[in-house]
Amino acid sequence: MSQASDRRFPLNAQDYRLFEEVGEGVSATVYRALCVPLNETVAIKVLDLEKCNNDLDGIRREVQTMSLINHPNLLRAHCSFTSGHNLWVVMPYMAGGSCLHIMKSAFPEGLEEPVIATLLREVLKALVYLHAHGHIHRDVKAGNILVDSNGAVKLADFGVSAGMFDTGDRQPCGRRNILNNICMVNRADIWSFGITALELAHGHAPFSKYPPMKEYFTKMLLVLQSFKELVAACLVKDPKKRPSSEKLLKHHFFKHARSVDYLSRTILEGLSPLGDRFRTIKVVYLSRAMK
Ligand SMILES: Nc1ncnc2c1ncn2[C@@H]1O[C@H](COP(=O)(O)OP(=O)(O)OP(=O)(O)O)[C@@H](O)[C@H]1O
Repeated sequence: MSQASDRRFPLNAQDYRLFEEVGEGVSATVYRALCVPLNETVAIKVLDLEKCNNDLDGIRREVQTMSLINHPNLLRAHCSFTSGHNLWVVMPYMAGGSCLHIMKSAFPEGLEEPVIATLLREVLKALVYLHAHGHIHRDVKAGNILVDSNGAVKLADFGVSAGMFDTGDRQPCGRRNILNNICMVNRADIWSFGITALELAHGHAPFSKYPPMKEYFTKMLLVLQSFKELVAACLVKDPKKRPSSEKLLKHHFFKHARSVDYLSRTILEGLSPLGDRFRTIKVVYLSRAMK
């Protein structure tokens, strides 16, 4: 179907050995795997096309765009192909897993500010790139922020099953309208970015769509003023009044950010392998669901 990197990843399921499950989404299961001819560990997202609401062409287009995207903070697919009624998306393996999994396993009360600042700065770099290229992510959340074993951070899941680059109604009239429209749509990512900041600080997302900011922050006694300001700027109701991703990247909260190897020393140290963590989280989730 498509091939994205210099090394030639095979487009054949037989060339990959699937190991344990490391993640699960609405329509996909993610496995750690080995690309046998290249002897390289990868992650493979297996989408059941029969369960997907989107049409096959739409998914193909989106996966293709995912392979064309090129930024160190965006998870780029090595290649993708169909196998039976499944679509296989072969990606770099992010051994730390998602920030949501990391928090569930080791930081249920949320992460420290320098960690949050470092993670969010990396995510913002990805958003600046996407927005500058006329794309939106639409699903910024802790579950889609992945960390590799060195602490490198990549924003994942361009809504392969959710219509990634559909920017909504395209207005036929006037450049101004189009620019306005793009700006409004991009600012939806800024709102989600603000919610994600709260999610990282608390260990879970706010329960309502409109977070009760005051109550939320009074619980976080030691929270930095600059963090409050960053979140407040993102969660302005009027999308036009929210800052762009580029402007947000210059926010003084990011003075607290460190280099990414700080992440591997702080949040990844002592964690068990991703597959084990995923299994534990799944067991806890299933036993809660059965109560
Ligand atoms: N490259 C990867 N390396 C390691 N883990 C991954 C990788 N890609 C995804 N995962 C894990 O799998 C989980 C599910 O993946 P993903 O979000 O892409 O599926 P999805 O079906 O699109 O999910 P949803 O629609 O619910 O957001 C992620 O939250 C993450 O924990």
